[in-house]
This record gives sequence, structure tokens and C-alpha cells, in this order.
Amino acid sequence: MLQCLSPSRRMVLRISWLGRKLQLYLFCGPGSGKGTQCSNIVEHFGFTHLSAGELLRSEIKSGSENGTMIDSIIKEGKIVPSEITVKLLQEAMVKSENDKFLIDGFPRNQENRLSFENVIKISPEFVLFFDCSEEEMVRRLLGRNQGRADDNVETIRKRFRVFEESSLPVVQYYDSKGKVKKINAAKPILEVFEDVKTIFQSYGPKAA
Ligand SMILES: Nc1ncnc2c1ncn2[C@@H]1O[C@H](COP(=O)(O)OP(=O)(O)OP(=O)(O)O)[C@@H](O)[C@H]1O
Ligand SMILES: Nc1ccn([C@@H]2O[C@H](COP(=O)(O)O)[C@@H](O)[C@H]2O)c(=O)n1
Ligand SMILES: [Mg+2]
Repeated sequence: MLQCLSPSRRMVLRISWLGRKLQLYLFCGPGSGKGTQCSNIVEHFGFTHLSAGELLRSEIKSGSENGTMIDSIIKEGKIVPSEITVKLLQEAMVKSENDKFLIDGFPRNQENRLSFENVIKISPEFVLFFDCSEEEMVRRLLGRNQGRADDNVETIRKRFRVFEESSLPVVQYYDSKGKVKKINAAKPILEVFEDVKTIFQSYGPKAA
């Protein structure tokens, strides 16, 4: 049916479907294990994982005109303007055939939240919050060894301050709406996933 439509009409239709796609936000401190648990959730529950940070890093690698600006913001541990990040998320959702998205590391501030909700028109089903001490998160980040430009002591310190100042108010906002599900992320990976599974059970296993 979609094939009968012109590409621009198809794009408009897919965007209007976005509002009906199920979204869950993963939203926790740097190094708490979001990416690690997302891989498990994708494998067991058939979600599409969209990491805002990964999308921004791919944008830098692609040599886009915004790449240099994004690169310097990430190295400073600051937050990239919402219009850029929301556009990348929107494009990734439109391209996907899936209806279930895990949106990792987003919204990082109220501006992110408002601009995304403006496009999507609905709020997330729930927000998963991984509770972990800053000391443990720093230990994990410094041991990650994935060559990330922001995994150094100076930038990590700035990322934590930005998280406290700009991101925690967003968690509080969703908490006031009863949407935050908190998980103890200080445990070993498989034990954290056992708690994650309990929450996701209601979404059923990945389709065969
Ligand atoms: N429960 C855990 N126990 C010990 N190590 C963990 C745990 N979860 C993740 N790790 C390790 O910690 C590091 C950071 O994990 P991950 O990349 O998943 O964090 P993140 O929350 O996505 O971080 P960021 O916000 O920087 O993207 C990785 O090396 C990962 O293997
Ligand atoms: N909504 C977002 C998400 C991320 N960033 C920038 O990317 C950095 C890395 O993000 P991770 O989730 O992969 O840790 C982050 O520190 C920000 O600089 C952003 O600007 N907006
Ligand atoms: Mg990550």
C-alpha cells in the first residue's frame, strides 16, 4: 500500500505514525550500564535500541556539517542542541519498521524533552532509571576502553555535573507523572538484567 505513494507522501505518513510507536526511555547517569542492558533487552524483547549519544557520534564520523560542533560539545560533556538530536532520532524511527523503541540517553534536559514531545506528540510508556553510585559509574567509564573521546577524568566530571543540573530535573518530571521505574544497577550485569526482565515481561518475548 505504501509503495503506491510518492516518497515524500510516504515520509509524511511514516512521521504521522511516530506518535503511535511505543517508546521507553533509558535514562540514568553516565556509565550506569544503559548500553549494556539495551543489548540484552533488544535480544530478549525485540525493541530497537536508539542511543542518542551513538547517533551523535555517527554524525561526527559521517563528516556532516555539524560534526565539528557536535564533537567539541561532547568533549566538553555538554548537551548538543535539541534540534540536531531530535532530527537524528526522528530519522532513525522513521526508517525503522519496528514499533518498539528503547531510547537511550534521552531526553538529557527539558529542552530535549519538549522538542521531542512536540514531534512525537505522546510521552514514553515508562522511563527506566538505573541507580548506581557515582564512584562505581566512574570506575566503569574509566575501564570501558572503547576509545570514546569523553571517557577521561576531566570530561567525566563535567558529564556528571551536567547530569545533575540538567538531566535529573527531567527524571523528576517523569517521576511526578508516575512513569519512572528504578533499578539497582550497582549489581553484576546479569543480576541487573533479571530485574530489567521483570519490568519488560509484560511486553512479551521477541517475535520469532
Ligand atoms: N552491572 C555492571 N557491572 C559491572 N560493569 C558493568 C555493568 N554494566 C555495564 N558495565 C560496564 O561498564 C561500562 C559502561 O557500560 P555502558 O557502556 O553500558 O554504560 P552507559 O550507561 O551506556 O554509559 P554512557 O552513558 O557513557 O554511554 C562498560 O565497560 C560495561 O561493560
Ligand atoms: N540527548 C543527548 C545525548 C547525548 N548527548 C551528548 O553525547 C554524549 C555521550 O552520550 P552517551 O549517552 O553516549 O553517554 C553526552 O555526554 C552529550 O555530550 C547529547 O548532547 N544529547
Ligand atoms: Mg551508552
